[in-house]
Amino acid sequence: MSAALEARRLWVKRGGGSGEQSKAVLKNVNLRVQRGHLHMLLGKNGSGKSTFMETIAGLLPISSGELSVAVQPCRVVSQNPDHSIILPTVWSEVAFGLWDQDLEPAVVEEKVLKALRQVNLEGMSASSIGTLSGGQKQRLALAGALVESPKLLLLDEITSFLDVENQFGVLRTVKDLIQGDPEGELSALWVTHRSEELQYASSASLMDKGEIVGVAADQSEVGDLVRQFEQVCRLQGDVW
Ligand SMILES: Nc1ncnc2c1ncn2[C@@H]1O[C@H](COP(=O)(O)OP(=O)(O)OP(=O)(O)O)[C@@H](O)[C@H]1O
Repeated sequence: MSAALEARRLWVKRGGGSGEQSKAVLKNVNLRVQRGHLHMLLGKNGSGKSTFMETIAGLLPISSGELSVAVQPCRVVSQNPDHSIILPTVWSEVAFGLWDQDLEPAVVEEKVLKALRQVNLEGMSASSIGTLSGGQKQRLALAGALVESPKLLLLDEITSFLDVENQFGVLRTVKDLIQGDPEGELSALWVTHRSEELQYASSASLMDKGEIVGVAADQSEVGDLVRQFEQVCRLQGDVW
């Protein structure tokens, strides 16, 4: 199966402002998201996950290596929906993603309703943003990406501000979307520091200090990867 996204021997540096030396944050990263997979990138805080996402989004230059995104469109959802939601109602926020596509109003309506249905917000289209819970706002941010019919979702710690019920609700929603995609082409890169989320992964990678130190090719290998992550945390004194 071909890759939706692939990094090969990727090096990325950060810093270097006001006379300081820039340092390599991503070191020889090899990572592959197969089409139709929910690939999870697991790593501690500071391991380089966000740097990898920012590089994919084109916000950071590549020092060496290759990065290819083979499917389009590709949409990002970030950890804090308050930073991405800009319009006053649920409907206008989702419809905003289509403003430049010159679509008939009936088509816009159909697409917005579909995106809201996909995240279980179809009954809230007229609601104002201020009335939504944190979980509903994160679902809305996801709908804002889905309305553009993406082939690749980049999901950067999107459960960080959610309680357990909403955390697993969003996980199930993303998993169902990928498994239910009729062409089997929707893929996602899900970045997390919460190892319990990996039970939903089709495949996964473990990042430590900017390097990929472990890979689970399928769900049967995820348990070993999580144990490796726990070992990394223990060795680095991060277990309270
Ligand atoms: N703007 C920056 N300039 C210099 N170094 C940076 C910058 N942003 C991050 N770093 C460094 O890069 C490394 C990786 O950080 P990054 O934010 O990518 O990790 P992360 O795994 O996403 O962590 P978190 O889960 O806390 O967001 C860290 O050592 C961090 O200090």
